[in-house]
Amino acid sequence: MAEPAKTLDGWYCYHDFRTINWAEWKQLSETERDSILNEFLELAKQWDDTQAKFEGSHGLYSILGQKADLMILWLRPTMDELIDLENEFNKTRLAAFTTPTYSYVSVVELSNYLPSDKDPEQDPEIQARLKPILPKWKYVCFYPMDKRRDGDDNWYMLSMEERSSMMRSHGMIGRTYAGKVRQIISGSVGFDDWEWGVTLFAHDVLQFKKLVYEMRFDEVSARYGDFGTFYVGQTMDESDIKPYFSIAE
Ligand code: VOV
Repeated sequence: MAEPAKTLDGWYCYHDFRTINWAEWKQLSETERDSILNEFLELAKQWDDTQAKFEGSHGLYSILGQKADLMILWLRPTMDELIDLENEFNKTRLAAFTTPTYSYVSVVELSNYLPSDKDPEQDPEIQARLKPILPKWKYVCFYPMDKRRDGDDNWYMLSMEERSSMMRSHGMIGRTYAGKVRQIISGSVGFDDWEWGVTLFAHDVLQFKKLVYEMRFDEVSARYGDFGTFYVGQTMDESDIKPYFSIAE
């Protein structure tokens, strides 16, 4: 049997995708809409407090295309907190004007493919990668992926050495995007339908296409990568919420 990689697991992640029922939302008076948004912003303030204490992180994103209008991404030290957050959000009046379209459950993951002599518990850089405060970079991209298990192209039958060598090449391509694309890789074996969630952040949206395209030619993606649905959108601040939901009378 090939040796499994050892993983370091950080904060649990919940990606929640919704469309907005604009027709129903438009039926409300401006006062009702304002009151519903204030209730939501009160809840978001609690999430801000959690983030200020480094006990989690969250982001709100406006997604382009018909697959979703909004993505809420929550990160917490336990899955239990994510269950509570989902439940709490579903009980808001705003949630009643949304339809869930997709979701993803995972946990931030680092693996031991690249050698390191650091103690992960003590190293601030490793800790910051396992418990990331989501960057306020302008664009977000999310997709789930698998490593292929198909005949001769079976990632899980390769030796640790073969996999490490491919991951080194993967890391080298990734590093050329430093400052342009930030990645959060979250493992989801046993949690969701794919093996990893890939969440990317960029200042320039075109860098997602350039990075993902370049990686397609790298063996670990070319031969062993299988990909799910792609979502792309813009990072929202809480101050963007009211303009986003406002209806011209
Ligand atoms: C934005 C840049 C970037 C950089 C620097 C980077 C580097 C690295 C390193 C050094 C490592 C290994 C050690 C670790 O840290 O775990 C990884 C690990 C991983 N990656 Fe990566 N990756 C990037 C980006 C990046 C992208 C864009 C993708 C999607 C692939 C594509 O074709 O669309 C990806 C996937 C992954 C996955 C699924 C894993 C886990 C694989 C496993 O089998 O365990 N990744 N990745």
